Amino acid sequence: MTRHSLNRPVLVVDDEADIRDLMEMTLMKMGLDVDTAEGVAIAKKKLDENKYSLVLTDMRMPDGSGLEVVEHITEGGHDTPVAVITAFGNADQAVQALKIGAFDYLQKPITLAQLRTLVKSAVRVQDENNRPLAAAPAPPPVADAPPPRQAAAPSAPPVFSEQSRIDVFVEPAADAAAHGLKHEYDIPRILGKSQQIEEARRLIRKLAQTQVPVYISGESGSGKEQAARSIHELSERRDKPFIAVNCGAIPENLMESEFFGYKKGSFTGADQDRLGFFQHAHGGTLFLDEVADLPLAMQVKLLRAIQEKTVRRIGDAQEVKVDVRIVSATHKNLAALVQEGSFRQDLFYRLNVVSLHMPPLREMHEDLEQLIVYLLKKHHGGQGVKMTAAARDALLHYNYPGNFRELENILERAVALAANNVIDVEDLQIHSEPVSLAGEHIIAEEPNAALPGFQMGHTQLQDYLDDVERQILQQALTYTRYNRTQAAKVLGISFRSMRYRLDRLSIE
Ligand SMILES: Nc1ncnc2c1ncn2[C@@H]1O[C@H](COP(=O)(O)OP(=O)(O)OP(=O)(O)O)[C@@H](O)[C@H]1O
Repeated sequence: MTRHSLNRPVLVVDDEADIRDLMEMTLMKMGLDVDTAEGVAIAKKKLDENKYSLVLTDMRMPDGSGLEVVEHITEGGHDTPVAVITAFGNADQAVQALKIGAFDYLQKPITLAQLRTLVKSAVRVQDENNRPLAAAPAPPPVADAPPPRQAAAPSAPPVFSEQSRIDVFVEPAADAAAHGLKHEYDIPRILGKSQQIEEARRLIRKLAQTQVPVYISGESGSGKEQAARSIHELSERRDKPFIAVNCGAIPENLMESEFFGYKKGSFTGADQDRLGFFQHAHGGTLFLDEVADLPLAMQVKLLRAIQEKTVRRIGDAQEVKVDVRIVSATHKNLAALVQEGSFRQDLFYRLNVVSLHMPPLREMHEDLEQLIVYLLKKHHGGQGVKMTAAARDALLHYNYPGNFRELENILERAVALAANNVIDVEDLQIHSEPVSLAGEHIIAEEPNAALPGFQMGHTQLQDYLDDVERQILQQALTYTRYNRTQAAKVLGISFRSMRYRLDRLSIE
């Protein structure tokens, strides 16, 4: 049974229904009772009428600021711990809230791990409040408040860092059961038993029960799309469409019509009405893959559609309501792109209400062997493929910059090359340890964010460029439904050049 010393409800104050729902669900799973308020006035009224164990309040709400809620609690003599939720990068607000009596703050986007840590420190604050005065430690001076916690560092120390007695939190039974095999079957797309992948699956299950926008980060080939599909398949929207859009593959001049659709006759070539991605995804999930590649102009339009929950087709005077859950992903560092100015901050917050990280395969080392056996069986089961010890060793020591996708490709290629169905090390065509020209071993560079999968001293330039070109050509062909003339146009090359490139790279 879950034990905690928060025996009264937690009050969540936020004007956004999605966030209230997510927090309520998460806190309830921790065994806490939850009450909600959608603005400052309602929060104050509820605080006057009821007793709460903890208050979590957003800062910016249409009818006032979270600071007013903090003041109401401290000035009203309530001894309820209150924490504020601030916008990313808004350290001033956080410090101000701490000065007037908040015990901690969270930065958007909130991660579940952060929420858990915060509730644990609230238990500590309550314990301190309930101790005789003489025993209470002095509160930390506000000027020493730690820098704002970043979403990627949920384990950052809480404001009250001294070790005091905390009742132990035990995860509810459903979470513990998630480690059992039975629960693995609900997410068949995502294999692996390592702690990181278990954590990803656990979050996927939770997020599937909410409507909040989810942002999935992770390297190329680490399973971001599989995670997005799993969220959809486990959600109430499972019988409605899942529309995956590769934002990087749509030419800029076609973006608006692709996302929002058009009316017949609205421009040359619009010879019939057409629905956009939003309307196709109505009732279901719209997965914006490679969302970092959206041009700024399109980011504005997308933000508007997501906020208003309406779209207007090109050439149409009418706006149409759409009910779409947004899941987005990119292998790029979206927060860095916001800093750089190439991704809008407001859209970033809107997409990144909760983030999910898919671990790279090299961090799932304990799973590798089973995955290799599984993939060989799955794809080539009937052929009785075997592997030499050297090949097995090379596979287990390789670091897979292209993650699962690369592992699948390596195995597929190896099976094709293997003599007598025995895969040997050269059939893998990998170099498990990059070696310098002088023959010394060199340490693999961190994967380059701008050049995913490229490793200095390891990747051959021509192979890398061919791979990029192959992906672009394939995306253009998929996009134009294999019309080579149109695909050439979309890519801004001549038909001859297209044919030459397809031949050179043996693309059918
Ligand atoms: N945990 C996993 N278990 C099994 N297969 C996986 C897992 N993660 C990824 N894959 C497989 O790897 C391939 C790539 O997965 P996916 O397309 O979801 O990756 P991605 O992160 O979206 O890639 P990109 O960034 O290139 O779009 C797919 O064939 C998928 O089935």
